[in-house]
Amino acid sequence: MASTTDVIVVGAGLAGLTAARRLMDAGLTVQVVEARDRVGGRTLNHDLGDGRIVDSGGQFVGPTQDRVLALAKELEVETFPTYDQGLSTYVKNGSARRFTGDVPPDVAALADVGAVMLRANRTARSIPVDEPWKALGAKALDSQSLTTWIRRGAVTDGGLDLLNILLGSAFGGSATDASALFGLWYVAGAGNEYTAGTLDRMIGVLGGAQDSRFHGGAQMLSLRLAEDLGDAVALGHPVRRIEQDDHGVRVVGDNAQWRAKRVVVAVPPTLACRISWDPLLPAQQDALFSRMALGTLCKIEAVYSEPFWRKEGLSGQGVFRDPTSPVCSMFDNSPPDGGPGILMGFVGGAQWRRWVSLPAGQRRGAVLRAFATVVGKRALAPVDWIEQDWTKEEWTRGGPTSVLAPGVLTELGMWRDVPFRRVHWAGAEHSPYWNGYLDGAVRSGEMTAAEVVAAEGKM
Ligand SMILES: Cc1cc2nc3c(=O)[nH]c(=O)nc-3n(C[C@H](O)[C@H](O)[C@H](O)COP(=O)(O)OP(=O)(O)OC[C@H]3O[C@@H](n4cnc5c(N)ncnc54)[C@H](O)[C@@H]3O)c2cc1C
Repeated sequence: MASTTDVIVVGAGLAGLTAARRLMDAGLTVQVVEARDRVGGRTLNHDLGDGRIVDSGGQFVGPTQDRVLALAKELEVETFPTYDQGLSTYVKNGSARRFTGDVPPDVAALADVGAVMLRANRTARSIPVDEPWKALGAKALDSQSLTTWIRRGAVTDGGLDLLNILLGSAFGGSATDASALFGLWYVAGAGNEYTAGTLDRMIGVLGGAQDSRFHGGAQMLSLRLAEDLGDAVALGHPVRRIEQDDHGVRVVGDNAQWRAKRVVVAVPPTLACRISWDPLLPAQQDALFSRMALGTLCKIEAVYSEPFWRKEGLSGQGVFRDPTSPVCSMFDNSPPDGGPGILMGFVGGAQWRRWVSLPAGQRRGAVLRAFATVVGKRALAPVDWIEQDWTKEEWTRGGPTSVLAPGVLTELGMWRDVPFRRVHWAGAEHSPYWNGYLDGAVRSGEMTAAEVVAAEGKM
């Protein structure tokens, strides 16, 4: 196959665009091919109509997420702190209780949560982030669900409920969906090369993964990357087929095709294995990718003329252990200048499954009633309403990331990043640190670009 380009990058999310930038930095020619008519993938700026935007996809960033922070600096995209002043609210069976910090004041469950955090942080330290299947006791940890592992610490229903609420937003699923090894490896990755990952950092706001947001929205990173890449980004071209031989690759869309020496596939693994491959993907890689389904997550934003809850000393943050609430957790997602006021709720995992089949009016009513429990009745009358269900996105199919069930990491995990001849893999699910996060996407884009540059003998 005669090639006109050195590398084709499939997918113009943060990982693909970062890879493309680094490949060009190294002097290679690049063509990015994207299915949607926009860049940014799982990041999405919703235009509020007055020059302001709100994030409908990935948005938070925090300490140890060095690669995405460095990229933001390079692209001159600044961050600002998540609104975290005043009291947060814990809603349990319809009644609201105010609290400060990250852990809700559920007296019966608190000791359990503390014990799980300690045990998780300690075990996570023994898991190699590059090769979790080589951890001491990996097989045993991977043969049980995270629920089973949590229960081993004599954790009560209350403790498990609280952890599942946190996982509803973090995984778009529950502890039953994940293997214990996967969950603990995820904790191990919530750090960097110098700082061990912890569950506290994963769930925390101030100093944690929810510490800050990006001015102009997280999609601004991809918009700036694409601006710099110019004509090298082709939008509206779903890649249907990838062929390769000893001389190069051919990437085929509906009415266009591209040839190159190599290809970086930077789409969620569950979509990578739906592409038609010639030759076929190695069976182990196909089996792994098809087991990397994303969680189920919907993000709701209710817009108000002002963030009225701030005057009442409320942070707008809430955690729900309440069977009537579809919302797992909520945040004040107002723009950095404070107006308009925006409350954002995550509907994920089991809550999503119960709520998604309701008619639109009932879905909205249930979320607004949950918001009202936290900030009062004014929450019932927003001026705007944005419901972004990521399971309905053909080129994502869920969110925020892939969650691996028991057995998958130890049987197939080692195939995740292995190049398939001239095909290299990138994406948030391919990162050792902050796997599934914006930082993981940037890290993987940079690591894969370096792998391709080395393979092309440019280093
Ligand atoms: C609701 C939600 C909230 C989140 N919150 C946070 C957060 O607060 N902080 C955080 O760090 N992370 C968060 N995340 C995760 C974060 O957004 C992702 O990890 C990151 O954006 C993934 O980037 P990526 O480039 O790896 O993949 P993607 O963004 O999924 O990009 C893949 C690209 O490939 C394209 N594509 C797919 N198939 C094809 C095909 N066949 N042909 C061509 N193109 C194709 C897609 O259209 C997409 O543009 C959240 C995610 C969601 C959904």
